Amino acid sequence: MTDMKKIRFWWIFRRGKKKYLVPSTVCICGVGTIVLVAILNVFSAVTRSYEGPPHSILNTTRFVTGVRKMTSPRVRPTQVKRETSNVILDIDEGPEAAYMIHDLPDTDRHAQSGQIPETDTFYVDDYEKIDENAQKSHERGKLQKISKGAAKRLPKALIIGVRRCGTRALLTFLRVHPDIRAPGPEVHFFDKHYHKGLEWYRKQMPATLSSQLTIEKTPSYYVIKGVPEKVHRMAKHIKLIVVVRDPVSRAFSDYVQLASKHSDIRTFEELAFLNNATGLVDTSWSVLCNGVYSKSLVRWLQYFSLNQIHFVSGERLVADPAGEIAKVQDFLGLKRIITSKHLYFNKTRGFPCVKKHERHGKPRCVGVNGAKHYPTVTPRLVKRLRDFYRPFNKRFYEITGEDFGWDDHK
Ligand SMILES: Nc1ncnc2c1ncn2[C@@H]1O[C@H](COP(=O)(O)OS(=O)(=O)O)[C@@H](OP(=O)(O)O)[C@H]1O
Repeated sequence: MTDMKKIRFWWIFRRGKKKYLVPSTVCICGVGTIVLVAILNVFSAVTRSYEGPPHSILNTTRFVTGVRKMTSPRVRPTQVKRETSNVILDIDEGPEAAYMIHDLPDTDRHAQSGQIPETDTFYVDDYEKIDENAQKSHERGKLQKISKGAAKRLPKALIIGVRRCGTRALLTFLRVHPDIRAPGPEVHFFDKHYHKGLEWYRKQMPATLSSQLTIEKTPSYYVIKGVPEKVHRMAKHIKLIVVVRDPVSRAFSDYVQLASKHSDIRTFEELAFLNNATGLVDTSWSVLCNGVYSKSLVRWLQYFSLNQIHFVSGERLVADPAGEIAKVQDFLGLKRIITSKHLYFNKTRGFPCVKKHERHGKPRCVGVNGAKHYPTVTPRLVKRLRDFYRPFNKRFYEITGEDFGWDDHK
């Protein structure tokens, strides 16, 4: 007599490359099979937490066994494999997974038409937000995996400053390069988070292939004592990039930023002078002393050679961004991929912008889209500041071997 039982559990058996799906409770034929049923059911109870075979296996076994109807299994995320074109994404691969490098935006439609619709421009006050999102996408495995060799790596180059000299614009332009990757926000490792250790720092970096260069920008590094030594301890052969601009306009820009955060701030003039009558400058005010580039440079040169440091002129970054970026690519040992075809001058902003970013497909400008209000200052103050900076500028030109031309205008 044949006694049919309800099939509740399925087992997969491999034989060579083939997989077989076998019901845990089988057709019972006669008394002799009772022992087998008991064994199988005990086995089933032990493994009841198992949430079902992966889809891929189900598909195979469904075919092999000819079983058409199965309850849909709950699948563990780690087991899901999604196929995207001809590559496979492992969803739960962890941070070391490798992902697609974007194509260069060299077939920009605006570039071809020669017209940039400024209304279409993506103004990013916080470039970082975009990159954070991209990073999250990475973690969700939304970008194509291309290799197993990607990993988060410590930076091989740093943009160390100077604050308010065009560091964001520089990094925005450099991000166009497929061999450059940078973390989203400023990491502030060497000035604020040093106690967290190098492993923490490394984890802030995006995953890169060994052929790619990780670069980090924190403009406060340049002026903070102790940072050069810490950087040297991490990587004595690291490449350093310093953006500099006329220290007088840098100071005004710095002040405007401060004022945007502190509405009760005193006037520039009040803060700049220790004694307004004599015109004695307060060199302890960070807005002014951050522009004494030579002083900070001497500190860096105690640990790094001059040829490890590349200086970008903030003025040329605006007037001739492609020329300035070409030199940075050379310094970093990268192919000159970023050229004038990736950049355009945005008349509304008064600054060069990236024509199109590969991730969101819109032109990209740095900073707030609005008129800049520098502090109203007297010509006397400007002259006093110029007199103050002149000897330091001269020293800076001597050390770097380059005249940045800040003292040409009288
Ligand atoms: N392409 C482009 N787009 C926008 N802004 C540009 C660009 N190139 C240089 N600059 C100058 O950058 C100044 C801000 O400097 P930073 O980016 O270094 O500022 S920050 O330290 O990161 O806050 C900012 O200073 P101010 O506008 O004078 O405030 C700009 O002069």
